[in-house]
Amino acid sequence: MDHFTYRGGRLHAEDVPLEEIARAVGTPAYVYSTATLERHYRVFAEALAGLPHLIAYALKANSNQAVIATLARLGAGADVVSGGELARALAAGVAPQKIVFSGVGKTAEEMRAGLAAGIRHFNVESVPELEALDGVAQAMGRVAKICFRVNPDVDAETHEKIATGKAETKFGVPIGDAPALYARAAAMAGVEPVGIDVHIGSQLTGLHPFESAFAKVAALTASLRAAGHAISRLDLGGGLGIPYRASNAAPPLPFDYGAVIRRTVGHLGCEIEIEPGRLIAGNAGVLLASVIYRKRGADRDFVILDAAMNDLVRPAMYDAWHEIVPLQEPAPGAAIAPADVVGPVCETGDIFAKARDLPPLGAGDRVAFRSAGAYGAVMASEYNSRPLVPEVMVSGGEFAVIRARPTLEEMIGRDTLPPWIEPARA
Ligand SMILES: Cc1ncc(COP(=O)(O)O)c(C=O)c1O
Ligand SMILES: N[C@@H](CCCC[NH3+])C(=O)O
Repeated sequence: MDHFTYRGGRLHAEDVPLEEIARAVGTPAYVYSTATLERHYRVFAEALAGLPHLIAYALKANSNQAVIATLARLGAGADVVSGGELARALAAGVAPQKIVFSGVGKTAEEMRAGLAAGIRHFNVESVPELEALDGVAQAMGRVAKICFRVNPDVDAETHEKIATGKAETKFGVPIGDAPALYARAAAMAGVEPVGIDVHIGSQLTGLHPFESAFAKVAALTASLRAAGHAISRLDLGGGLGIPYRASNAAPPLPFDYGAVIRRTVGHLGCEIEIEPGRLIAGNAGVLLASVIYRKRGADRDFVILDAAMNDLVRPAMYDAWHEIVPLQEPAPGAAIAPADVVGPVCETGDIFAKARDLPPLGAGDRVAFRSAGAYGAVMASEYNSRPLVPEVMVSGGEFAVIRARPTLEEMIGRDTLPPWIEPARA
């Protein structure tokens, strides 16, 4: 459920007509709903109610300070994968003891930053990383709490570019190696194994891969405890999918996901941590765009937008589907015809939708891409020297710009000429 609905023929974010925002900040622009963000956080909290748990929001999905701060106020922790995300989480007011640090390539500097902040634990993904963390922690006179991220060799049944739980991916340590790794870590002075971490992929639309992975984690918990390790935390990662396409079957709900957690690992007396990103932020955001031209093609029309793959890369990168809806509700019975929706970037792949059935859209009309709150703005670039898209947050009847569009001067001004180049004077 989200808070983007038609009222009086106009698409609103909560109580604000999106047309009003488009006029105020221009397009393209991302718009987020506070109510949807809050609702999604609460739905997870309800799904895990009664179990000791932490919802560590995966910042990678949307790391705008206003988004993180909205969730932090509700008690969310954070799953971070870089020193940058760590700094963002801390700056937004996430308590350090609610921050977990994931990722296959943490640098010594990032480890130091995490230890200095006093984060909850590191999810360790390899022996070289274990050794590096042990060394860094000892040099600082600290002990780093760790979970090993185990790779359970489970097929998440999602897009291959976002599946992480199969043995051939770069993620985690093979689950079979875990007993030896925990023994090794237990003998180190700079690290203390406290739990197990698993994350098998993103945009999962079925529960059984979670069930298989969590069952393996439960079995591993038992065997590690039998070997004398105090396993008190289970970090089950993120990955629950969202309904991108209205016509597809809806993915499972957090409540049912919570039931899988209870069934598989709920009896172990561990603190349960989850790292949802997409389900919290995805349907809490839209990308607004305007039609620049409508152009006749050989087979069908092209609707050329002012948004492009640099602003929302998911369709180009994963062939992802985003619903594209006009800000002005089409009249009942409006002619629907297929068109290709594209951006202005000089790449054939700069295409948002092929042969999409759409109401008539001409120059100046505005549209919204639904479900663009996660992996949207965070994956944007300035390719073709297109300034990063502004971001706006709505709460009730108010809206605020939470990241302004840089001016062209600001964009160009970030580069500097080396001393051996005299600026050419035209
Ligand atoms: C370690 C880790 N945790 C959490 C997430 C968040 O996943 P999602 O946005 O699918 O919930 C990801 C991304 O897949 C991840 O790699
Ligand atoms: N960026 C991906 C998700 C990656 C998940 C990160 N571990 C997407 O848009 O679907």
